[in-house]
Amino acid sequence: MKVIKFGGSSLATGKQVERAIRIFLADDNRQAMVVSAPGKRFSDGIKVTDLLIKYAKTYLNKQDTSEIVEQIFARYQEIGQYFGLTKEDLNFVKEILTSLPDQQYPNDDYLLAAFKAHGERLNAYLIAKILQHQGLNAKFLDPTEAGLIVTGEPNDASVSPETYLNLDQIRLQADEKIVFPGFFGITPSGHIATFSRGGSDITGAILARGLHADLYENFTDVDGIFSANPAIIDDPESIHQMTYREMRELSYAGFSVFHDEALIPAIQGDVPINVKNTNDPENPGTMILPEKDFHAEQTVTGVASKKHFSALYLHKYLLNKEAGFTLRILQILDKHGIPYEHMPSGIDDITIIFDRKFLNDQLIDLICSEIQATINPDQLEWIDDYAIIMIVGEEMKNQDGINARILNALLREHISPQMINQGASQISIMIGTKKEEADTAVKAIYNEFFK
Ligand SMILES: Nc1ncnc2c1ncn2[C@@H]1O[C@H](COP(=O)(O)OP(=O)(O)O)[C@@H](O)[C@H]1O
Ligand SMILES: N[C@@H](CC(=O)OP(=O)(O)O)C(=O)O
Repeated sequence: MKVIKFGGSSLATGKQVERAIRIFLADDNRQAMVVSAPGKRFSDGIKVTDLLIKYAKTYLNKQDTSEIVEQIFARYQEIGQYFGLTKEDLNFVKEILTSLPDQQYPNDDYLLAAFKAHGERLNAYLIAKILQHQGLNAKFLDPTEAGLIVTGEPNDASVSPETYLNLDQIRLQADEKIVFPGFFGITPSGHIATFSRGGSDITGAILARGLHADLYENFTDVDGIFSANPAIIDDPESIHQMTYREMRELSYAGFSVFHDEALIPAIQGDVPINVKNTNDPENPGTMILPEKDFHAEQTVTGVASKKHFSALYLHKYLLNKEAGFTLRILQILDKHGIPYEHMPSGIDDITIIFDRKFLNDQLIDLICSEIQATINPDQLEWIDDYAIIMIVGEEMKNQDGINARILNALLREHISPQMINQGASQISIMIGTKKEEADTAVKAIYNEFFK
């Protein structure tokens, strides 16, 4: 069987939902459909998830929520009416939306998670209803009923291993279809918690692993995965096939088309992933495969960039001789619950790179003063605007001169990287630049390898 996931961009209107349903029904093996909340209808439109966040905040600020509820309801009404559902058929959407504030939540973070999750929950419910209306043996399956258990932060949860034991109990009849909401699971105490933004990709991968799917099809609004972000490079080359490892590095570093955490269940379940276009389902898209099934076509598979980093640069002579230096820094970070992303080092210096989302100005001041007091470095510099460029390709380890080509391409644009780090697997090279240089750096490197 196949698990098929449609992103919000593929479910934004009734017409698009019709396309998605046509694709779902075109192959009998497609038995489980994972859906996102309706996404943007036009480039400067708004996703239902963002409307739900606004709803939660309006409620928490004790302001009138009737207008925002109407706005959210209108999105589902448009889809339902396109398929001929009546006002009565759609009443449940309004009822569930208006009752959200009346539920019990352990705190405001859980409230926000539950409001957000309803973008997916209502959409799955509605799409199951539409399929039933068309006479199909389709049912809405909820994460509670399926046992999709999550732990961790209510708005940045992780799947719990028992989920796979629970999903193993699911038996589908040959003609049965399930519609499953993406983006959230249930905590052991029964509350809703969501994955991080874009997390419906993760649900699709969990289901693909848990239901032992032969293929996880991920439908979006582009012809698969390109070698660079189309917002930076005009008409970038498509990637026909790539490995899990390559995709994990590229999605971590900015290829937002597929969530980096969604690779893990697929890898664990050995399920190949096919990223395809809802608006052009005949296009083969991109296959993401285990290393063993893969032959590299290009030296470099992709060039990604992400700008939301900051870095702490520390310089101290004879650092390499000082035992416990790194341990003391990590203890300070741990005390404040701050994860770090990378820590490249030299003989007398070390750079610690952070994802900006885990920090605020107060925390930055606090960790800088504690590190200054504990470590007493000769130089401590906080670099607030830090970008990471990731150049990824399985074939890179077999080719000489890759680093020189990258550095020369940057030199031609007068960019001198702040950091260069080659991963132990030798399939990726990470470059640190200033935020404002990142797009130029991506263009220079892309042109070097693809033009
Ligand atoms: N390397 C890339 N290849 C393809 N798309 C990319 C890439 N990097 C960024 N994107 C963007 O990702 C978008 C699709 O992701 P997203 O909006 O999350 O889709 P969905 O709503 O289907 O989940 C594309 O429209 C494209 O603009
Ligand atoms: N709706 C959620 C989850 C998601 O995956 O959405 P999308 O498929 O539109 O990226 C979000 O906006 O974050």
